[in-house]
Amino acid sequence: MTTEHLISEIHKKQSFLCIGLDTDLEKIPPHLLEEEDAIFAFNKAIIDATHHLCVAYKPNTAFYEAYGIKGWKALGKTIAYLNENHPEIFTIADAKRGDIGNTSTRYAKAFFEEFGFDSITIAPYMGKDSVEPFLAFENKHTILLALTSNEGAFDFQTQKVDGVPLYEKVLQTSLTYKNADNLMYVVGATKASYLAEIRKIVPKSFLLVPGVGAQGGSLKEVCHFGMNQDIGLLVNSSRGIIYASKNRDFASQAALNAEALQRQMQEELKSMD
Ligand SMILES: O=C(O)c1cc(=O)[nH]c(=O)n1[C@@H]1O[C@H](COP(=O)(O)O)[C@@H](O)[C@H]1O
Repeated sequence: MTTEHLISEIHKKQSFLCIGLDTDLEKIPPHLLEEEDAIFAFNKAIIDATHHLCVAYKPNTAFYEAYGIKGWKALGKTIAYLNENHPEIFTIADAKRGDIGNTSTRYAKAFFEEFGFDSITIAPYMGKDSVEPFLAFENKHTILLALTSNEGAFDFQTQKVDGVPLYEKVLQTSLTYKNADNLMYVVGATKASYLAEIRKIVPKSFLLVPGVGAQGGSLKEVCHFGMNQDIGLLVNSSRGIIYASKNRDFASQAALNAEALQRQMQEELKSMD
């Protein structure tokens, strides 16, 4: 999917919501466990109830890998269902990969070609030759971890190298990579105050912002510091939406939580006009 298409969907839906499909069999409604593929049954119900409220879905692959082949199959069915029924929705494989060049190429083929995702999250630690293989794919997006939402972000990411915080180095250096136009960045909602500085380095890039909802980040602050002329934000919530209820009404309750965020986003978009 092109960035222009994503921007037009944001305006059309008045939403820059990304719903995280972090599906955990211990948290889904118990009646679904009778289904042959409970993970897919849950995802399908959530997608059917929420697709009009969001512009992106982000399955975190850990939640699928945790169930081995059964989990990979459910992930495959989920992305196929999205691509077939909602091709206008941006899909993110939250896999946090990155390795030496030829290995990265295999990861890129797996998630972009075999599964058909629009984007993948990548850890930048191994540098240029570990990231560029992902950037080589046309109309596919590589979402580099810049400043993450967790406490551990302060271990390395905010530490200074030559007087510059490492996450700023990641942003600056990545702009020199081949096909850097295909880059987006992860910035945690819990680090919203850093967004003003981040925007000085990457004014035009899309930012994937997880950490509202269960991790306590503020949507208002994220918008205040992080929005650009193209909106430039995909704000993710996973547990805060998909686990709204453990009862048979789980999908409609998830939609209510998604709608509450979408309404706040609509207000933010209005205030930009
Ligand atoms: O790359 C991510 O999506 C990510 C980066 C980050 O800094 N923090 C973060 O929480 N995430 C992911 O975003 C999702 C957040 O889930 P909730 O806290 O349940 O909304 C999980 O899938 C995390 O793995």
